[in-house]
Amino acid sequence: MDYLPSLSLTTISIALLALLLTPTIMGLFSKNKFDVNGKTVLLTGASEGMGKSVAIQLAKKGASIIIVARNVGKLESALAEIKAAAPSPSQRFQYISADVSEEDGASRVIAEAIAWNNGASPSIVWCIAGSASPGLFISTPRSIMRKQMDINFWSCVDMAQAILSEWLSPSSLAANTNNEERHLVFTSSVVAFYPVVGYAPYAPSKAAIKSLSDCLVQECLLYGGEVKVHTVFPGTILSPGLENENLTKPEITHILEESDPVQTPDVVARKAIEGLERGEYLVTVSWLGALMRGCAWGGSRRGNWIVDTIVTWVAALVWFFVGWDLDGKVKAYGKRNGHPSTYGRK
Ligand SMILES: NC(=O)C1=CN([C@@H]2O[C@H](COP(=O)(O)OP(=O)(O)OC[C@H]3O[C@@H](n4cnc5c(N)ncnc54)[C@H](OP(=O)(O)O)[C@@H]3O)[C@@H](O)[C@H]2O)C=CC1
Ligand SMILES: CCCCCCCCCCCCCCCC(=O)[C@@H](N)CO
Repeated sequence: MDYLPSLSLTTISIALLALLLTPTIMGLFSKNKFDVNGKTVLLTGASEGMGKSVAIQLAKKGASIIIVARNVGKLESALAEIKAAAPSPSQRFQYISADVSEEDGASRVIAEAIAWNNGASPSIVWCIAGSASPGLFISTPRSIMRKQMDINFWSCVDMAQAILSEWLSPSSLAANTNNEERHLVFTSSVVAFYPVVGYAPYAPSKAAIKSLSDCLVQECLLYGGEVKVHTVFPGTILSPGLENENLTKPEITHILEESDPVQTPDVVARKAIEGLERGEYLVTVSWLGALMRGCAWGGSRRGNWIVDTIVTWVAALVWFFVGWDLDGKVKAYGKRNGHPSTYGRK
């Protein structure tokens, strides 16, 4: 009778392992749900950092690419790199210089993109342009709070309206006789799942993207479901943007971020594309990102319901300790350094 408990433990372990491996096993047999070969893809924020890596990797997979950013010099050199990665001479490439934080930026970009693409809308739009201005809340000018919403949130709202009103118009739906899927992808951040001190100007703008994304996923069902909406949640990306935000980041934010695995733009792009190819809706690119997503699924559409639900239980337990540990670090920092007004940005 001795062997019974150990037998059932083995059985349970094997069953659990099989359950956890299901997505991997199914992934081997399922078809690519984000096929870009021969498609036209528009990417904002693609002259450097994660956006440029996404552009190069999608060009390698056979996509025609339009990149959007402000600085023309950077756009030109990025476009040369992207072109060089393309396997087929029939792929086409273009850049559009625009500030997507301005109210009319996105609609002008979409109009120019359609004109360049011989009257057809791009079939994939991925909003990657964004930036962070970290700082402690009460010393952050309100103008910065507003600018963070402009570049991170309103840029996504405007682009979503510009492209969805093309894709979802009665004439465009009627013309799409072979039910070609269109994809709108937003880029948020793991701080949308778990915001930390120093990101008060930034995290809300990224959390608002998740909320917009959830509404749009459901709203697109009204039109038959040919349009898919997704959001990607990177952690720390070793990019020009990170170098820039680190100039003003409070020291306590650096301390809390220490455990977040730093990833190169290429790795973030590859993992994000792999998630989209598997058909995921809320895409994370690291184990910590997946755990943080587990804290925050709420009512959002899940991928593998069983696995994602088990991860939410694990995350709830793990976060009991993480939250306690990080709050402790913040309290200790406050005690050690006194009132923030005495040390400024540090
Ligand atoms: N770096 C990080 O640690 C993390 C970043 N993210 C998010 O991932 C995305 C990519 O980040 P990252 O790789 O660091 O980006 P970078 O800051 O390195 O690059 C940003 C790109 O966006 C363009 N851009 C910036 N502002 C505008 C604007 N107003 N209009 C049009 N284009 C603009 C830039 O070109 P130009 O300046 O010429 O316009 C550049 O091509 C962003 O949305 C960011 O918020 C999420 C999690 C972590
Ligand atoms: C079991 C292990 C526990 C570890 C807990 C660590 C939690 C820290 C979370 C903070 C991560 C913030 C990344 C922000 C990225 C970003 O969006 C900015 N760089 C803006 O560009």
